[in-house]
Amino acid sequence: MSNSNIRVVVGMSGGVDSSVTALLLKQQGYDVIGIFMKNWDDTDELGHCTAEEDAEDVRRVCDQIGIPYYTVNFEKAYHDKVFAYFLEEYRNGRTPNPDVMCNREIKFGDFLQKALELGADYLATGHYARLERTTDGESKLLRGVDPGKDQTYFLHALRQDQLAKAMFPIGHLPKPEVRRIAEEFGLATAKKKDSTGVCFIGERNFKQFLSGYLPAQPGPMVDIVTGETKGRHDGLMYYTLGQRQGLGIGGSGNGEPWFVADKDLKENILYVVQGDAHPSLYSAGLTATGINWISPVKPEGEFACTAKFRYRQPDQQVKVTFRADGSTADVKFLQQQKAITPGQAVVFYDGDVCLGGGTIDIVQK
Ligand SMILES: Nc1ncnc2c1ncn2[C@@H]1O[C@H](COP(=O)(O)OP(=O)(O)OP(=O)(O)O)[C@@H](O)[C@H]1O
Repeated sequence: MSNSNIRVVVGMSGGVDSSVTALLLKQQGYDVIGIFMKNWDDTDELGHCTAEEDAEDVRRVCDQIGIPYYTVNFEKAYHDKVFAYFLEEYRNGRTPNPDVMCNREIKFGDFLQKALELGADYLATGHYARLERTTDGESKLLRGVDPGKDQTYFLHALRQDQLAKAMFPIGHLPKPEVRRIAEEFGLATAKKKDSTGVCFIGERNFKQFLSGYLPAQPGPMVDIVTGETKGRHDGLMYYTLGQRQGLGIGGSGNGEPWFVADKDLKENILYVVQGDAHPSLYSAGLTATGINWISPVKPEGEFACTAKFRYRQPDQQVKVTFRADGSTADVKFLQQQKAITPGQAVVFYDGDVCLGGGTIDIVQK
């Protein structure tokens, strides 16, 4: 089948990565449609809305490339499937990962469904990841070649049926090359800054944002070693394990920096510790739940692989054992790990292949 008979919907954010994604597919002769998804109303007090600017960039780029474009509104789905989970995790004192949820439930959930309704064969995004299709119809998820940009950490929760319909056309390119292509073609987004942070918070102050949704409950900040009260916290949800900044107790004790060591949700106590070498910051393993294993075949017994516990972290050696339910696993670290955070994702790798991952539920000291 020639590419012109293959319809590809490109999820376009108004950023440079998805702009180049659409351009490359068009140059390869596919029947390309660009779609911008609005999933959050971010109009501020002055009526200024970045989503409108992004939609405008999508329009300009699609006109330049010569492809049709649409806007779809998924605010309700996003609210119900991503934002509700995000708040619930914070309410439970955990640190959620909305990007993982958005990829599984929205981009490759409702949004993919919409693309299929428009007659698409594939949904392409500007994620830095690669896909390999095996002869028996399996899709393997591989790291993007740019090690500083690889986004498989956020894509690990995709199932085979979702990966079968996915395309990641820039995963084999380093980011500077993507920018170069955009500039060479004079794309309207060629010089646009990369987006940062959680999409619905953007550049806003995180604490202020969250306090608008969850009531803050101030309480004591206690030294985990001595039991001494060191200060007050303004709500457990604002703190992440291992956090150093923003504790407001610098200079006390032996002068070394203080870190968040633990949270007691029941008693509303934030435990802190001085010095980043203290054992209370380290752990030997974890239990992960809700594991998505990308390959149809799950390993039996204990097996070795590498893992990441947060996005920007080199791979760590681990040993993993699945429990009988098939979606819970015990993970042992070969080296003690710092600040493992419940709610965050643990993602497993075999070389460049992303094996899958789950949610960190219990940390074993
Ligand atoms: N609002 C949106 N509408 C449609 N697709 C989107 C939207 N936001 C993100 N995507 C898709 O998901 C991909 C990854 O999203 P992410 O937020 O990580 O963007 P990014 O890496 O900054 O890429 P870009 O430069 O395209 O914004 C994007 O490249 C795009 O294909």
